[in-house]
Amino acid sequence: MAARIDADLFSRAKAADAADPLGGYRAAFDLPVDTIYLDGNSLGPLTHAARDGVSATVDTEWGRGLVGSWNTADWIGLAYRVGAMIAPLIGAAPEDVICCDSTSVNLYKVLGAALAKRPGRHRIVAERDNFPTDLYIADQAARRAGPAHHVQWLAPGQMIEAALDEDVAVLMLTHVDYRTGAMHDMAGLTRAAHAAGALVVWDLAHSAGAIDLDVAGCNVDFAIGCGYKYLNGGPGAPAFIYAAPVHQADIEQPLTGWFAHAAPFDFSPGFESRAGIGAFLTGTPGILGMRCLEAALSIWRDVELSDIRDKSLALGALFVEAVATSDAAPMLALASPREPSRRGSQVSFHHPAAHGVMQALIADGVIGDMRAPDILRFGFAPLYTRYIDVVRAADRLAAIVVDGRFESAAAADGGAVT
Ligand SMILES: Cc1ncc(COP(=O)(O)O)c(C=O)c1O
Ligand SMILES: Nc1c(O)cccc1C(=O)C[C@H](N)C(=O)O
Repeated sequence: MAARIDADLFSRAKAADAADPLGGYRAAFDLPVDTIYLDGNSLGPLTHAARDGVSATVDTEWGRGLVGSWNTADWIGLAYRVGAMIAPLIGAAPEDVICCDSTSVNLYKVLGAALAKRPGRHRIVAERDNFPTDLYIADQAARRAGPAHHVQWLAPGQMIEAALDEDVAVLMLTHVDYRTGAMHDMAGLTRAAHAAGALVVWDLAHSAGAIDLDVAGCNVDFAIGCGYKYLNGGPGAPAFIYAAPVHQADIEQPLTGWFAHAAPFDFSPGFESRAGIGAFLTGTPGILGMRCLEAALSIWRDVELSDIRDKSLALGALFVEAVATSDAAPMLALASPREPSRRGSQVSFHHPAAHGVMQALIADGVIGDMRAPDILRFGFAPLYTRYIDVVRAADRLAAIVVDGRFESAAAADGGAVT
């Protein structure tokens, strides 16, 4: 296979790795050797801390402590504790974030709470191109809020601000687009929603752990996000909810289970909500998942979010440059914004045989993913992705595309879903 990437890019990558302030964090991960993992935006990899944390929970807390571990290991307080660990990663105070349930379920809860705070307004404004779970959940939230409630779906490129008027209750947006990595202006759009009297709900699935977020500084009303992507909490890890302090006094959310009760162990037939962010809880948390995420989050203790963003921007820019200066450039159209500051932590390219190309790339040791119909998606998680990984990935991608090795790979693939 001919070299398709300029040798200078390899030298620059090695120098950048040697100077990387986050370089030491890679050792916290148990990554398979000979694999370049660029799919942490779908599922973050295993950390040594998570493996150890889960095994201690299983052996000691569950195995020996049995039911007493709800108290002795404070399982009962995990939702708050893990929420407090996520808080600094999104620019929130510890008491304003709770960890629970899935992103989809949490979205339903915060949309319900937000709609309840804007009586007399009937519209959720949202983007048609968003990740499908957000579309389905918003539709349900609107349908169940009342006969006049509905979602206004914006087409790609349609001006969001122009849709905001006195009937809008909630502007619901995903901060970083799952296909293209395009990032919204959180501060500006939150301001625009507030100027129209609406509340804003942000989905941070592709942002938390990858961007230097500041939900409090942006005056965000509600946010939700994923534990299993850049936070590396493991498959199906619990998700999180942020609510601004101003909204926590009287939360009316639609899935009030007993964990949201002010005194759950009174087993009272009448519901009385917990005060504060705990009002968003529903039922018994999955403790193994909570512990796994908690342990994975422990590695973030001393991480500077500005280092995360700086490296994320640099990794993305290097990948774009490597592909753009390769022989494959005419065959790979950038699907992400060209301006790095308008991207999250992923870079995507269009290719008409994206599925086959990605299968060939995976066979070559580079794991990214594809999104229909034609998007090749590469996520850059600054804690473990090296600059050299990015250049090697671009090199192998270019070789596959130029050599046309993807057709046979497409034919051989059985149709993976991820
Ligand atoms: C924007 C967005 N929201 C939500 C989700 C996932 O929600 P859940 O974890 O509930 O499946 C994803 C990805 O799976 C996503 O990309
Ligand atoms: N959440 C996923 C899952 O349960 C299985 C496979 C993939 C996923 C994903 O992460 C999808 C994802 N949110 C995306 O950005 O495409």
